Amino acid sequence: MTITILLDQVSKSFGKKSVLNNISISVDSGQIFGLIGPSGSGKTTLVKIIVGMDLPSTGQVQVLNTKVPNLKLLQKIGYMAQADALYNDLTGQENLAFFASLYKLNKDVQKKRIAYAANLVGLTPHLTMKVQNYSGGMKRRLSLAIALLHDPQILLLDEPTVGIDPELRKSIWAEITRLKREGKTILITTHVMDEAEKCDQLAMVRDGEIISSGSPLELKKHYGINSLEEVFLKAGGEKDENNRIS
Ligand SMILES: Nc1ncnc2c1ncn2[C@@H]1O[C@H](COP(=O)(O)OP(=O)(O)OP(=O)(O)O)[C@@H](O)[C@H]1O
Repeated sequence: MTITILLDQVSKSFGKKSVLNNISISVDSGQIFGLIGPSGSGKTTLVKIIVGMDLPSTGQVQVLNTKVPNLKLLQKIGYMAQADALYNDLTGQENLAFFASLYKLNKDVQKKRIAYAANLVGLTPHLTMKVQNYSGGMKRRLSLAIALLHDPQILLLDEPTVGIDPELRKSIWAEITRLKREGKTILITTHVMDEAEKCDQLAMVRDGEIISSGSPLELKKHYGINSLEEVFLKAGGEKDENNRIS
């Protein structure tokens, strides 16, 4: 198993505010790795640092054995941000075509990939509509389709299923699992525990720190609890206790 994403003692502060504290993570290739944690715990900042959009204050990040940031790496990464970066004046189809052209896909491949990605997220019947008329969930789906367009080796998905109905959520997860079987590496942030269950490895983040990590089964065994939600609460409680003692 090779390591696809490696974070070594990454910390990040915005001014005096410390947002990430000494995070070390390694994500093996072909894994679904979940970052779970409450709102504001630092997940998005961590993902942006892995993409290279934000720089760590201290520490190192490597993706595919290459130091981040690196422009060439972006061809191998599909990044779905939490805030949709779409052109509202363009239709869904035009948005997809624009992003496909950035990846320099040839016309035939472009056509196939756009059809695949739009179908996957259930947007095929809505591609001629301007994005300004899309619902929030449709915009999320279009963002996911864009992240998948260039068939990237690595997917970084920041809360990909927020605002998406249960049926489509299920098919998106089926596709994420299929992509994993193809050997893709997928890092996903979520605060939905049943999605966390589907990950191979988890890192539980709270207040910019990893409070526990392991497979869902390992975590549940370690804490002697059957639900990940309770594991999270217990791990957080132990962290508070540790903090009090030290
Ligand atoms: N550019 C910035 N300048 C100052 N503070 C920032 C900046 N970006 C993020 N933060 C702060 O860092 C903290 C972590 O934010 P982040 O978005 O990474 O959390 P999150 O776990 O992804 O939350 P959510 O699930 O709500 O997206 C928050 O307190 C946020 O206000």
